[in-house]
Order: sequence, then C-alpha cells, then structure tokens
Amino acid sequence: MTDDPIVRCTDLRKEFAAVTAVDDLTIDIHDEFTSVIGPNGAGKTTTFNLLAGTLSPTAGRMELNGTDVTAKGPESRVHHGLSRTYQITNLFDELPAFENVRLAVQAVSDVPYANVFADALSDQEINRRTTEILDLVGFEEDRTTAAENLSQGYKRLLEIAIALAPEPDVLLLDEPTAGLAVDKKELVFDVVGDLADEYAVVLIEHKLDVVRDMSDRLVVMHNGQVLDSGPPEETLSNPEVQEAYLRGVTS
Ligand SMILES: Nc1ncnc2c1ncn2[C@@H]1O[C@H](COP(=O)(O)OP(=O)(O)OP(=O)(O)O)[C@@H](O)[C@H]1O
Repeated sequence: MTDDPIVRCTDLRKEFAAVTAVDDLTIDIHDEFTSVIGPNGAGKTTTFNLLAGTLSPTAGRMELNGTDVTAKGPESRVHHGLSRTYQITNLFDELPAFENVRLAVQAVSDVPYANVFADALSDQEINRRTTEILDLVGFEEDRTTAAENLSQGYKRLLEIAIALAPEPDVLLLDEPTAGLAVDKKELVFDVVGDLADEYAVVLIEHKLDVVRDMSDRLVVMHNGQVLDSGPPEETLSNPEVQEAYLRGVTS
C-alpha cells in the first residue's frame, strides 16, 4: 500500500434543501477493502453517488489519483481510475453474457483520452480481455446465455465484470447482494473478496457480519458524518458506534 490515497475527499458536503445528507466528509481511500456502513438515512448512498460523480457536491473537494475530479461526472471519473456497479440491473438483456462484457471492453478501447497513436484494441485482444474479466469474476455459467436468462446472482457478476472493463484502480459496489437468495449472496461475496486482492474495493453494505469478516476497514456513517473509521474490530468495539448503530450485533 502506498501512502498516496486513490480517493481523497475533503469536506465533501451534500445538501438536499433543508437536509444535509453528507456533512463535511473527509476521508482517504487507499488500496484496500473499505466498507461503508451505517443506519438508514446515514448518508451512505449519497456518499456513494458523490464518489461516483452521479451527484455534485454542494461543497468540498474530491481527488482521484491526485487529480481534482470534484466537477467531473461519472464517465470522466472512469478515466481517472474509478468504476462502479449499479443496484438496478443495467445489462443488454437479449445479448449473450460474453457480448455484454465484450461491448464494455470495446467501449473502453475507444476512449478519447487513450493514446491517439495507439491502435484500437484488435478483436482478438478484446475477446482475450473479455474472457480474462469473466474468469476474474468466476463466471462459470455458459457465456453464450442471454443476460435475461441468467440467475440473479450471475447477473450481478456480469455487472461487476462490466465495471471491471475499464481496469479501474478502485471499484465501487452499492449493495451488490441486495435482493439475492442466500446462496447467491455467498457466490457474489466470495467474488468480491477475491477482487479485493486485485483492486481497491469500496462497498456499501448492510450485511454487517459479512462486511466485518472481509473488510480491511470500516467507515461508519451516522447523520451524514463519519462516526468512526478503521479496522473492523476496532471500529465495532467503539461504544459510540455501538450506541448509534451496532448495539447487540458486534458480539
Ligand atoms: N434526493 C434527495 N432529496 C432529498 N433528500 C434526500 C435525497 N437523497 C437522500 N436524501 C436524504 O438524505 C439523507 C441520507 O440519505 P441516504 O440515502 O444517503 O442514506 P443511506 O444511509 O443510504 O440510507 P438507506 O440505508 O436507508 O438507503 C436521508 O435523510 C435522506 O432522506
């Protein structure tokens, strides 16, 4: 782990009329597995959208790999090393699984910020990368299956695969197991755990018992602020955290 953070948020703030959803968030994210937790309304989703660039902050600053991206939207942030998945399924339903990922890899090969002197990726190279990404997420279903015919768990893996196409430094995951059956949750969490060896992962998740075991660091939010942040065991033993959110679930 280098000392330079991949993501640096300084006094990041989001107000919705009279509601301050995120209240001067200052946080560095390094090459580690960070989970953002907190009770309903704590500001997790708003934080996630501020990081992804789908919401503009009311105030504050965000840097990605040392570049000020505060005013930049999601697409631009992808080019600065940040990629995200969506809670709502965002696939081409009638296309095969492989084709869904291949299109994402192809799209990245055409980014306007790429070296203009470099050739676009060849089809062979695109296919190779697509296969590599699908292997990385443990996609063991038939890759010619149309996305709409995949189980919910494999759809989720496909979404993660698409988010990996730009080869991000940091992968943002918004409740990747929401709505899945227990066995599919395990499938997806296993993959996320493996991916955390390759990428910095930031996960928003309510399932505290899983998050506790797999995260390097927890960021506990409450009323739009970071109540505590650190290794799970330390954070979860903080009485303030227990009082606000975790009473009875840390034992
Ligand atoms: N678009 C919006 N307009 C007005 N208020 C909003 C909006 N989005 C979020 N809020 C408010 O901001 C606060 C933080 O909401 P946010 O969804 O970020 O919390 P959360 O921790 O993700 O909650 P949950 O776990 O329930 O999804 C809440 O009080 C919420 O009602």
